[in-house]
Amino acid sequence: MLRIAYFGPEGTFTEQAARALAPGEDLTPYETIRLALDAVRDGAADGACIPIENSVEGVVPATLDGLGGGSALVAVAEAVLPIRFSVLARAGATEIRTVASHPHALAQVREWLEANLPHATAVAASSTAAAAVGVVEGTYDAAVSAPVAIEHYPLEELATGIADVGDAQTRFLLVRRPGELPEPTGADRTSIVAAAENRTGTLAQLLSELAGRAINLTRLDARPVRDSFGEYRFFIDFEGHLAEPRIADALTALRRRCHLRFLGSHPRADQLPATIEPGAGNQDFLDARAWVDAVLKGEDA
Ligand SMILES: O=C(O)C(=O)Cc1ccccc1
Repeated sequence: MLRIAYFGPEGTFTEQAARALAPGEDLTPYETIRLALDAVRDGAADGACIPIENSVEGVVPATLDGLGGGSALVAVAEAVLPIRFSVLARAGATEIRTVASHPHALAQVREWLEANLPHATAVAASSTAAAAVGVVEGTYDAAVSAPVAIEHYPLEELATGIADVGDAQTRFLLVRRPGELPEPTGADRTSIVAAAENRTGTLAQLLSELAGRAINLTRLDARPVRDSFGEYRFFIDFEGHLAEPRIADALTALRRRCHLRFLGSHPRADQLPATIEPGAGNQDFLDARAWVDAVLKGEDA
């Protein structure tokens, strides 16, 4: 059985994603994203499940920073979950003065809180389930939690099924130490971190290597390198798999221009096939290379 660390405690959305991504495996909660990732790095776990981005609130910065630094980890699978929340309180609570949750959760129910708990102060907790623990312990009056949290903590539902944006979704990754990549499926996602020099046009040059090969980006985020003000690392996701000639060709070109960290190639949860433009398919790259080889051999190409 694999040991899978996940961003806990019990009852987080990430636990549900971990159950979907690693069914039947041995799941262990960690209080922060960094601790879950480090459990994989130091060998205490074989893999970790963490949230990466939300359709309403964007990326989870702790995940980007956790994957951008430390020893390399690669994503091998992803899951996308629909996100709706429950507001949990102690039985018989009458006055709600503080409502706690993960910042991404608070951002997704801001309008609901303004309309329904206008006098409550929103407080950031490390996760939605940590907020529920805080309510049990009397630190907060209410928690914005995953609906499943009610099965783990002795609390009552003040409301359920709430979300300011109806079809909000969060994408989660299963990461592990670098090893054999999952097989390409034709509907894959590759993730890299590019650290380029702060010179005019560097980012445009990096992106043009992808655009020039008709590789469709699925996400682009910049995060500060942290120890040098004004310098950034670029987290780039795009369609395709490193085992494909067109993607390997692009990464070879990028590697000449900047420092790269590979964060994995894995099947997309939505199974959307990669966009392939005329002349930019894998066979086109293979044929072009074969033509060069033939010319080198002096053949009539
Ligand atoms: O705190 C949690 O339950 C998480 O798994 C992170 C999160 C927070 C808000 C929406 C989706 C995931």
